[in-house]
Amino acid sequence: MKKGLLIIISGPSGVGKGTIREYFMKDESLNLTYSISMTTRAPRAGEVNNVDYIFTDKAEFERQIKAGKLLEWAEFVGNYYGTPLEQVEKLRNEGKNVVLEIEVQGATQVREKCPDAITIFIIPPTMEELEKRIRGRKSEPEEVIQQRLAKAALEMKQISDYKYVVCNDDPELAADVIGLIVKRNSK
Ligand SMILES: Nc1nc2c(ncn2[C@@H]2O[C@H](COP(=O)(O)OP(=O)(O)O)[C@@H](O)[C@H]2O)c(=O)[nH]1
Ligand SMILES: Nc1ncnc2c1ncn2[C@@H]1O[C@H](COP(=O)(O)OP(=O)(O)O)[C@@H](O)[C@H]1O
Repeated sequence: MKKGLLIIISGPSGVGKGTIREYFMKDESLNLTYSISMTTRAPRAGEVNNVDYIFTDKAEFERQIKAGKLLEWAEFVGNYYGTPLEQVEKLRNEGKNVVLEIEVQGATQVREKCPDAITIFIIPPTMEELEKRIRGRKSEPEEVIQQRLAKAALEMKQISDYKYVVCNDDPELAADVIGLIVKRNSK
């Protein structure tokens, strides 16, 4: 069986990665599965353990790093985030195309380990619109919003490291473009 693709989606906090993902994951013809990350961040209202993230504490996360169980990991605005390696390999070996939604430092690590990974960066129509979206989500206090906006400006500078750049103006259109990228790379 052909090994599944590894698809990396990055982009600043609040750009709409989660929103777009809901659309493209529905397209069964793309044969996608989402890799559930591990994080030390507290769950937001409505987030479910083992669905949105594997929520854990700092000590356990550090044990996972030491044991070599993460494909990549990074610290983002005071919390750890990482991709469990075993699950990604298992799914790819079953022929599934695996989607990682990770920030730019993690993407760099994966690119080094898996040079054939398909890398997609999502950008907002404008930075003002990005700020509106982060604020509109109402999931973080002002201090964290400020840190995420500062981080977003830095992350936007990594855009040229990615093979594809998709603007999220209309989320359904952005999801369709990602679907097309997956299809073209599946051949
Ligand atoms: N390196 C890495 N980044 C991750 C992982 N999971 C999520 N992220 C990224 O961490 C950042 C913060 O995620 P989160 O707190 O959920 O905020 P959101 O992206 O604004 O919804 C985002 O850029 C995510 O894409 C992971 O497993 N590894
Ligand atoms: N194309 C879009 N136009 C307007 N608002 C959007 C669009 N895409 C997403 N949003 C909104 O922006 C906010 C952040 O989206 P989210 O998917 O949580 O981003 P991310 O996962 O990148 O942090 C949410 O309130 C979402 O409804």
